[in-house]
Amino acid sequence: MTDLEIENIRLRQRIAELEAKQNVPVAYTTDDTAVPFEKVGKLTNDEIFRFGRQLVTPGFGYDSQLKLRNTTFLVVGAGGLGSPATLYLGAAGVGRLGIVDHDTVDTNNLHRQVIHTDARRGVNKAVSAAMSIKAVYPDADVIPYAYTLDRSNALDLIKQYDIIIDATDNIATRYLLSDAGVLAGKPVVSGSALRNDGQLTVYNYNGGPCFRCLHPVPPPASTVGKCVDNGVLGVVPGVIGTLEALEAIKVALGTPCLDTPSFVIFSGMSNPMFRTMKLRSRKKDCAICGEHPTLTELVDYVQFCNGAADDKTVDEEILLANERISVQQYNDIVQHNEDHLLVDVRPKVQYSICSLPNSINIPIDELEKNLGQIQELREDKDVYVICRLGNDSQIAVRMMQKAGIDRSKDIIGGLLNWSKSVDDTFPIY
Ligand SMILES: Nc1ncnc2c1ncn2[C@@H]1O[C@H](COP(=O)(O)OP(=O)(O)OP(=O)(O)O)[C@@H](O)[C@H]1O
Ligand SMILES: [Zn+2]
Repeated sequence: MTDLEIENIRLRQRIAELEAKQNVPVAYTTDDTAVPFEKVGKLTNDEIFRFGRQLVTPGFGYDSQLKLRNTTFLVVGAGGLGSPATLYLGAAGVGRLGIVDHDTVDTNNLHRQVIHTDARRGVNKAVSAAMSIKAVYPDADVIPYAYTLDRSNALDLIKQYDIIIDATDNIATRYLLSDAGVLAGKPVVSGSALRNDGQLTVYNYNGGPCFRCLHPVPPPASTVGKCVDNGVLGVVPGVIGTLEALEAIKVALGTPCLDTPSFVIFSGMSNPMFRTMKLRSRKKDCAICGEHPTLTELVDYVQFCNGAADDKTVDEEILLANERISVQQYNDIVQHNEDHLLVDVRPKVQYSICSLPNSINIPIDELEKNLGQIQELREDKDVYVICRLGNDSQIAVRMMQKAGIDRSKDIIGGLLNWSKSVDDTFPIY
């Protein structure tokens, strides 16, 4: 390729970016109400041409495309799952597509949240997703809602859409969407993805269960996996989010498939990769969708699930102040060459990314059986414990203290704090 050709491509990309910026969809707040959606009686010639390859698919045809054109979809979450789900639905010619997300695009989202771009870091994700859809299909009716969906606003919004797609990452929002789906009489297509694995189902549809039927009480917050701790291979939410779009389209068309009801389990590194399990039907004594519901309105889901409606890990204080030291204090200990043992309790896979000099790695899950080794190694030295964010290190110190390993302390805020406050060359992941 010549320099001139490369320059031409660059210019075309720049023009596309500038055009997209000009056409930025307006973010809706909780105070805004969209104009009511209006159904149409027939497809335009432009629509017939644009969706032609879809239209001629056996079993699909004109009537199905028209049905899609007359159906509205609400995708909650424009992250890993929401990226393909919103893009495919928007490009497929659905009637109206609402996208809810309060968060902004960040660099470490982009390996999987492929609807966003590097240039849109800092832009609200619902707005960024709408921009990408508009770039693909300028006539798409897309509405970005740039706020957190919660008990105060969920029902009002859900009532305006036919099909709800849960593309979020936290259990509180999962209960919220399922409950709101039951109260508003809407099916909820639900997906999740973590590490190399994912799951997909449709709740509150064709006599099938709601999320509460299967999980009457939430699992302990500590057992719910989070991307930030467990990681996620980019293509895995890509697979599940794409299937969510497919299921949502099938629900819109009334095409039977996952309506038995069933549950798809995807294991990206196994053979076979997909398994389908039959799901129980609606539970007669379910608190919200049962025969005598005890729940008739939305509740406080964050409190119910004992955790925030996002998947960020926060530094919770478990230890007393005198059982912890700051990263600066630990830095002084290192600078003064004070004899000590530094135990890093992160999983091995994280330790291999980066670690502090002279630390030993004993993952928190293996700590119990290695307490004797720590006792031997420390001789009579002070013991300091570090992890990524400062939560596991506190739990580890408690375990050590119970096992008689005295003078053990946690380093507050872990390696994230170390990078922010002591050594900015230390990588953050
Ligand atoms: N109640 C909610 N209302 C609106 N958006 C939500 C709600 N709960 C979750 N989300 C959004 O759902 C998306 C889920 O995306 P994803 O699972 O890829 O995780 P993430 O939070 O973007 O990534 P990371 O955990 O790496 O920071 C996020 O953009 C998040 O802001
Ligand atoms: Zn139920």
